[in-house]
Amino acid sequence: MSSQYNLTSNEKNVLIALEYLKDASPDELAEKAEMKMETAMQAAFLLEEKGLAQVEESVTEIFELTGEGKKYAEEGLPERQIINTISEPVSMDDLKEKFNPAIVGIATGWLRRKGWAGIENGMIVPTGNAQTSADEHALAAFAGEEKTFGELGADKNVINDLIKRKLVSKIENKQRTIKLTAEGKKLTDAGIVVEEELAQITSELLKSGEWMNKKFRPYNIHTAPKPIYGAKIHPYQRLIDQMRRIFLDMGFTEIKGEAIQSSFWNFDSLFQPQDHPAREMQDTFHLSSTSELPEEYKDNVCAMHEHGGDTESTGWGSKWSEEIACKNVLRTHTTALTIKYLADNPEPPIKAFSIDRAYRRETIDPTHTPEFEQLEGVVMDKDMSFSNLLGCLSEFYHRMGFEDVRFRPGYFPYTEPSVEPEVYVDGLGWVELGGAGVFRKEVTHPLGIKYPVLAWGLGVSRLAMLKLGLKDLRQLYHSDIDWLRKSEVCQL
Ligand SMILES: N[C@@H](Cc1ccccc1)C(=O)O
Repeated sequence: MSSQYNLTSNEKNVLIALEYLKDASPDELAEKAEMKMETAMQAAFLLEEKGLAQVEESVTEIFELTGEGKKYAEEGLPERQIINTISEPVSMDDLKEKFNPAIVGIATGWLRRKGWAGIENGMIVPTGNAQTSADEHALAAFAGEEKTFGELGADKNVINDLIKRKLVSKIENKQRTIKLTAEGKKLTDAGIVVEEELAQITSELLKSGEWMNKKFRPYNIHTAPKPIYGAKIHPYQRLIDQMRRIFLDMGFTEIKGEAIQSSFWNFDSLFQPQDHPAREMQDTFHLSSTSELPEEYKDNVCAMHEHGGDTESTGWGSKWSEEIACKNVLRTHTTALTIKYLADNPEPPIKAFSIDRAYRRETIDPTHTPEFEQLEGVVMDKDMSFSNLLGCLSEFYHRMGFEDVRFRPGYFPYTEPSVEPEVYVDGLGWVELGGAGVFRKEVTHPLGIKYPVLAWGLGVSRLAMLKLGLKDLRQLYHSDIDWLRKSEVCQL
């Protein structure tokens, strides 16, 4: 059997009030226990947890007239107003002159439905039978007050029709009733003793020695403490740092660059034809500003696009426009950074990477956001080959914790061969994570790059989704405090 030893004085006072009231509403309880309602209810819920009281919730539906409903309750429903004034067939046009046309519109349907009038050749013909209808009785039953369904004494359909006509609205009233449980009753039957309880000791109590005669509230070791959340790095940032660390460990140099790039560096230097669909308005954020084209490369790039320059390539075979190339865009991939870096640093060996944001006009959904991060990298050296590329990427994914990596053939205008790396994830299968390849001659030659270049651009947020077990990419950018608090710092 429960004892009262563990109860606070508020709980005891609520028990005493309940013993007297039996069933109580929160208001009644507060009044009887002489407490604020919030305090009384807080105590009631604590008693409920201890099995001594029960808080029941019930919902009652109450109906009331809307503004329009009140008006019609006084003046009569539109169909009543009209039928009362006609005893002979009238035309709709005549009616609309006498009454507000909106009312005539509403009324005609109901006149027919209620059998008060028929419509023949655009004329309203009264049937001579227009007894008070059920909805009129119901409107009158309100007498301007709130009523329960029972008090209205009407059929459900009648009330529902009035609700559909927006003349009546339904309010759901939640009520709580508090009562003792059998266990609570036993305790009150045995008699509750309320005595002053101290929750804290003070220096006065200690000095006077009075603490010895006082009763202290027992310390409840079963209450869960408030969780404490330590400061930590955002999970996405943590993963980005981990990826950066891996490439630094593999001897790469990190590069940075502008978010705004000329089309020249974003597209043309990468041998993307000027009529390539990715360059269209719907895929790229175009800016109104322009950049100067680099004198040392622009003619070579132009020649390569138009006819393959002094190589065996045929180029794209169409006119290349400087005007298009100098237009600025928000970089659609970070490949714009690595290609410029290579042009500026053509001496091998080069191992460079960048983790940065790219921008595309995507419709936002669980797997697309218009801003996202890419992990871009290049390796340039004398004898670099396609298998070095696959090895390098496999190594990166292994270090990220993915055991199985595979490469599917892919296509990019700037690489040949091209691949799409995939990792295997339990429950999801093979997941594609970006693109990679060996830069084509058409890309390297005009920029004076003489050695093979391995290149890749990997989806960082996609990888983060896998690592963090997210279904929605947007979670990474939301800063949802609950998720941030619960996300684990160490992952197994
Ligand atoms: N730029 C490509 C990825 C890529 C980079 C380098 C080489 C090949 C492919 C993308 O954004 O999808």
